[in-house]
Amino acid sequence: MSHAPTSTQAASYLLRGVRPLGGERADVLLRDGVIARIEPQLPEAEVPQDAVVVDGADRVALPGLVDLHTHLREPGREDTETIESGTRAAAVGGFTAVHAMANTTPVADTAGVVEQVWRIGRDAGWVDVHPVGAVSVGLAGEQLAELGAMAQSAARVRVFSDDGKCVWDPVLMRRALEYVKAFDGVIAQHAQEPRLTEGAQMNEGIVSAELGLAGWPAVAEEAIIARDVLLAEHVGSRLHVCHLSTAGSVEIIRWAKGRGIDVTAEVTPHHLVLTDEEARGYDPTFKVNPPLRTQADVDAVREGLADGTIDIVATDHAPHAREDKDCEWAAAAFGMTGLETALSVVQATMVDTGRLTWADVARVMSANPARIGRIDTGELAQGRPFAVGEPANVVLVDPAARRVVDGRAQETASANTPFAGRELPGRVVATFLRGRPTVLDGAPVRDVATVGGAR
Ligand SMILES: NC(=O)N[C@@H](CC(=O)O)C(=O)O
Ligand SMILES: [Zn+2]
Ligand SMILES: [Zn+2]
Repeated sequence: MSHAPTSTQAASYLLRGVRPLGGERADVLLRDGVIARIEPQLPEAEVPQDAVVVDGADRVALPGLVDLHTHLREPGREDTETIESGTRAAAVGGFTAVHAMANTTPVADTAGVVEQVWRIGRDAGWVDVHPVGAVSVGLAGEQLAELGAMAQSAARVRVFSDDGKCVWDPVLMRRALEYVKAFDGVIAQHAQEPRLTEGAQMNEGIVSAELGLAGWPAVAEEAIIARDVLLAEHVGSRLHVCHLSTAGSVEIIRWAKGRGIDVTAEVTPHHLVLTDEEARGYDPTFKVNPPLRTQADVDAVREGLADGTIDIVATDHAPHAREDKDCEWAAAAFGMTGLETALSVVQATMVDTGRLTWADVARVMSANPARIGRIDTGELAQGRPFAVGEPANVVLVDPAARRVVDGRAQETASANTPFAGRELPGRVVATFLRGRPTVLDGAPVRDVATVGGAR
């Protein structure tokens, strides 16, 4: 379905003097949904009459960000997030596509549910929603879900995950890896050995011992990753490791890649900056799965992201109801929100510290996740986003801006951000989805759904 642009929608936008990928200044013209011109300076006579000029001075232009790991909570927990509110938060965070995890109620384990999620996302119009399909029926870890039917559905599912739960049974994992080869799918594993983490509340270490909270040892993550890279090699299939959080996990991925195994890995923004020291305040905002680890782990995941061992940053945006977070630590839910702070955290930890360039950020937050999710076969997925003729999925960032995060002022329907009250660098100024602004002046463009969600 596509809507014709209405009179309220400009046909073209001229981003004047922006820095594509942080490079040299250029004028970028978005027209008819694609990047129409890229010139050092577009002559005035060649600027279309109807073009809206966006002052881009000192703004970095990046390809629209792609999140491979988002929890949108619809269907089932619309009190904490809807597809509409979650994708609006994503647009404000600079995203033009998100992968919606399958741990909803009902679980996204059938063609019917993934098509419903895909359709609601399309109608909301903020970003492209790519549903993730469950690996097992009901995330129960027993019976393989109808992976083929989900792949062939209108949602064209390519990423499958029981996220929230680990595909623990090695036989089921092997079968899933074998099955998705037929349609170039990938299994995204939540690596958590269940027996080693029974009752676990936080990272196992000095802090957990001092606080008297049950520990989640690094080996519980690493043992599953080690097993799964070997399974992926044996089967000759694609494995993606969700929210990798320990130094040992980085080492295993490095070893596996050196051996030629087809594995990719993600790290979340929160694991790039926060440590288990945060648990000392007993504030369940900092309770997350996998848990916040030690400074040595934070250093290792930063290094792994910088040297390409870790392929992508994914938010693991996990909104929760107030009653599930405003309680004692042991009773609280695992998870924190992240869509609206992800790019700022990456800037703070990786760009401002000299570990990544903006072109690298485009790679780890757009091109690589798009490639892993098989959502684009064009230039974008190859990391050359600013070619004429490419879909105009563009985000403008003001890297010099600073802001104090206000948990209540975000677009997400939940307030469990770990960065509330903290100052972060960078601000998303505008986001364009196929040439149509979803965010301007840092605010969502409210009539976005009615001015045309062409796709
Ligand atoms: N990350 C979390 O702590 N929680 C996620 C599940 C998950 O990603 O494992 C959730 O759905 O709340
Ligand atoms: Zn998970
Ligand atoms: Zn998750």
